[in-house]
Amino acid sequence: MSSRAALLRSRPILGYATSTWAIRSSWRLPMLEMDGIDVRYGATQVLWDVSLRVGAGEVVAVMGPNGSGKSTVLKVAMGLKTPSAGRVVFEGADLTRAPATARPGAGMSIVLERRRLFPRMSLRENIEIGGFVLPRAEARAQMEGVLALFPELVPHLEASAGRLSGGQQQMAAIARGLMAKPRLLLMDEPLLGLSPALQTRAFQLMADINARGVAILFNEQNAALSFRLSHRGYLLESGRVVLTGSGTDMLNHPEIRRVYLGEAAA
Ligand SMILES: Nc1ncnc2c1ncn2[C@@H]1O[C@H](COP(=O)(O)OP(=O)(O)OP(=O)(O)O)[C@@H](O)[C@H]1O
Repeated sequence: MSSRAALLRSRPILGYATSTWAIRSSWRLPMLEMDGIDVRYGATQVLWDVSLRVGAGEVVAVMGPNGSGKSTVLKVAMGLKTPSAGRVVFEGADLTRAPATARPGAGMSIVLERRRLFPRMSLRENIEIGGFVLPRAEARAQMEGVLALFPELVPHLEASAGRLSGGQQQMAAIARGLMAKPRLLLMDEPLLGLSPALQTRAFQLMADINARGVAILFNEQNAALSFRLSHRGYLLESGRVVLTGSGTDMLNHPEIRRVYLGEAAA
């Protein structure tokens, strides 16, 4: 039996039970709902009937192997890709066809893969841009609050963003995303290319951000990283959700352990 067939047979894991990390309650009201999402690039369909939920204050991981469609799911949530079928609803508003630029005003911020800072602008200016939806005084106060989360960036605020290390750029991209006071942070591969030490720092940051009440939807290829960090997770294979459950349930699922964590079958 293929791994996918085995997973399908064993689903659902069920549950919104607690995971190992930063849990405050066991069930949250739906905040972001993606229902029945199909996506095509030209003639090629890459997502089939993907449904996913993020509750208020939850951290939710989309995990899967290369090419399984993780980034495409995030792009649909971000408004960077319009699905050919299905709906994206955020706090009751249908955003399926709303562009990415409408997300910050609605309460969602986007942190893109590979940072995407403006290299010639200073780090401070790059972060400030994220607060464009706020009145000036509020943006100033928010900048102070955001920088308190990123003490390692403070000495470099006047440096050109292009001169920062990859890890600093990633932190800056997250800081910029927080400037709009999001209730939901959408993060495309936030751990990609970070050293183990920086991954640990990014984990801690995501926990700190979530502890301030911000929900997070992110994607990641590594099962251990994905599910240790999340209240709930989704496993994608070949453009379909094949498994979902709490972070703990996902980590403990025998197929995840065998296929994605490399453990020998008992
Ligand atoms: N712009 C595009 N045009 C055509 N096909 C695309 C495009 N972007 C992604 N694809 C295809 O869609 C499928 C899903 O890609 P996606 O990047 O969403 O997967 P992923 O799970 O995030 O992969 P990775 O971990 O390698 O980033 C892949 O087959 C990919 O080749």
